[in-house]
Amino acid sequence: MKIVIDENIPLAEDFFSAHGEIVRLPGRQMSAADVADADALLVRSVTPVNEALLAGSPVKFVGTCTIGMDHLDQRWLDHQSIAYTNAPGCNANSVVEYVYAALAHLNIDWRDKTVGIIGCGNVGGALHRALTAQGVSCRCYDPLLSIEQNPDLCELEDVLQCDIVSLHTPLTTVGPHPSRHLLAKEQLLQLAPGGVLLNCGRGAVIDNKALLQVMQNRNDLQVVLDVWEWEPNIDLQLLERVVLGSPHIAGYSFDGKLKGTAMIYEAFCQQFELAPSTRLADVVPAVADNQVPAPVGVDDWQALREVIATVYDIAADDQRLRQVASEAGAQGEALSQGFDRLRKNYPVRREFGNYQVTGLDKNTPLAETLAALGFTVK
Ligand SMILES: NC(=O)c1ccc[n+]([C@@H]2O[C@H](COP(=O)([O-])OP(=O)(O)OC[C@H]3O[C@@H](n4cnc5c(N)ncnc54)[C@H](O)[C@@H]3O)[C@@H](O)[C@H]2O)c1
Ligand SMILES: O=C(O)[C@H](O)[C@H](O)COP(=O)(O)O
Repeated sequence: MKIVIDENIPLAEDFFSAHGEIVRLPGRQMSAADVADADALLVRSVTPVNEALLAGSPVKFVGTCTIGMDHLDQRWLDHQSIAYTNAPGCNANSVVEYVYAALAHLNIDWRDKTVGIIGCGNVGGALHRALTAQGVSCRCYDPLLSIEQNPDLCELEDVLQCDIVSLHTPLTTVGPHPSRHLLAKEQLLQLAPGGVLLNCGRGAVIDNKALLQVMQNRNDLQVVLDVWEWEPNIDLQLLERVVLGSPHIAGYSFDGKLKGTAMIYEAFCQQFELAPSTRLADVVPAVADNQVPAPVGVDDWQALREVIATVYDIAADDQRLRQVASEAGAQGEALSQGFDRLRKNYPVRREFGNYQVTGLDKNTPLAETLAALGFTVK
């Protein structure tokens, strides 16, 4: 069996090499010729999987090691009876940690704010549960959920009024609730004075042109963008205006990426009726230096910020993107390549659950907040 695999899917050899010949390729450049004799195709979000790529190929299984599926032409794949799957929830926790890291870096204590969550599935739902567990008041917008599933459901207009609004919808263009440009100029103008807006879903869920226009007239807004319309050729004027910008890496914790590989491996084995030869637990490395001493001599909020920054330096993500943008100088090939290079060479980032915060009494409010964020407190 021949398995074509995106070069940025970590540890694919550990999982798949027992079952066939592996060919690694850059995702953005995969062509019909590359898959002309492949049985399985494993991609990330940057490969459009459609008739142009697969027509006439023997590919029987497509796995995307991502949550998002907007790059798969599902209607065509269904019509061709080609099996496909994503990795639901694999990096949901990574995205939630990105949100905490962004807010902590911006010195915005979410615990005394109202948080609006748009899209409450794996990612938004996890954020909602974690915030609710901390006593944070949340309003959610998700027209595909019922009030029984989520008691904090509200109208979009009410969610936009929150102090913090975090977007976690897939990108859809059809169906009763298409999310493309869900936040257009009209909605962006409704954001609360001094509001914070984060997008960790897909870039085009916010109309990026309208966002730039609104931000040019509203200095009070603080916008955090991990995802951008027209990636990887992002709008540099928008990057200049956002308080934090990153190259679509919210879900890039090492743990989340490995979970994605492992989930697709399971689906691949089921599809081809193979006995799995590798388990996630066999390949996940332990964190060598996992003890984080609790900061002393600072208040709880400052201590929380310092612990988060110790394990995830989100400011470095922002600085690297701005550096690439300044080197690229203008929109175009250099910028796109720089954006992709940051993603390809993303440093290993381990999730909070791998770390133990030491020197704290478990019953203190700080310890409880750290535990709610996933840290172990010793
Ligand atoms: N930035 C990143 O690195 C990163 C990482 C993971 C996922 N994502 C993106 O986040 C998206 C959400 O991930 P998930 O795991 O929570 O997906 P999910 O499918 O579990 O949940 C998505 C939720 O959005 C809701 N929704 C759909 N259309 C909506 C609309 N028009 N308005 C409001 N809500 C709507 C759905 O009902 C669902 O509850 C993914 O599709 C992916 O595009 C980005
Ligand atoms: O949908 C997802 O899971 C995320 O957006 C994921 O992090 C995308 O990463 P990529 O496939 O572009 O490397």
